[in-house]
Amino acid sequence: MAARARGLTKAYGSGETTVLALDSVDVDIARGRFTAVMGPSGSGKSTLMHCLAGLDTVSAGQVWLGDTEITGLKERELTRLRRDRIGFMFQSFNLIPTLNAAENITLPMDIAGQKPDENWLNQVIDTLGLRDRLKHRPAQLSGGQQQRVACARALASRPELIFADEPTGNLDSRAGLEVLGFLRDAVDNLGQTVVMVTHDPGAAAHSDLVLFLGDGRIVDEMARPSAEAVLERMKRFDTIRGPFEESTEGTESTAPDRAAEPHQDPVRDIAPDKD
Ligand SMILES: Nc1ncnc2c1ncn2[C@@H]1O[C@H](COP(=O)(O)OP(=O)(O)OP(=O)(O)O)[C@@H](O)[C@H]1O
Repeated sequence: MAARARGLTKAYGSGETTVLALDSVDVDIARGRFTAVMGPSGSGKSTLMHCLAGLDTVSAGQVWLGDTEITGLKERELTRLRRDRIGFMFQSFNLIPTLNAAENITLPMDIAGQKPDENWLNQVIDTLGLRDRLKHRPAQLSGGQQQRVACARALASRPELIFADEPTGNLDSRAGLEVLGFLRDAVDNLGQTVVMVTHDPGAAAHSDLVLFLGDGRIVDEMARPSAEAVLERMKRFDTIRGPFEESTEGTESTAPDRAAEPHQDPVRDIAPDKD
């Protein structure tokens, strides 16, 4: 396992305003696989990712990265562990505007005083098709190219685990499809492990396994997902939620649930070709 959690519980706030974002979650993230995390807005997806990545403390339970238990580590140790063993990709690419693509890709390693493995770095750059863009600054790159640079940056140190939070959220469907293809390649051809939070059934269909979160618990999972099957599963959250909506605290009704909104094109056009 690349990561796992047992009894992972995360509460925000205290007293009457406590929100139980994760409720005793047990999860195993298989090494060398592409796992997607889905669920309605507020179901705990980002919290799960943050707790697994050591970006947030837990209220109860245990989390391991490989064989290392990260719950209980001090902030300094966590910082080092994140830097050395985890790659991150976010919806906003977080590239430094004054640095070119090559400099952005190796920035985390430069800060850490680490030397990139040149063979690996070249492989990543070629896999992502960035060879002729390395001298360009972010403003001279398209959104999709910027996200590819962010992807290369996450891969550069050959991390044990890559966490991607809505990596296609800001991209048009073609660029989104490209990024999903590259994440898939990173798993299939480079042996990486990827965990991706997404609202998009079409994006989730690129994964090997979808974990469905509902109210802070893993309520279902789906291996070899298709966009249609994921969409159907997501619809069941609405059916279940409907009658109880009045009794919830309104957290779900304020935040738009993109997956549950009526879709013009439900699976979008970034669903992989299953033929
Ligand atoms: N810092 C915080 N303080 C208080 N409550 C929080 C905090 N972060 C998250 N929550 C609450 O915890 C619950 C889970 O939030 P989380 O962001 O993990 O959900 P999510 O599934 O990622 O949602 P979305 O799809 O809308 O991004 C929600 O009810 C949210 O309001």
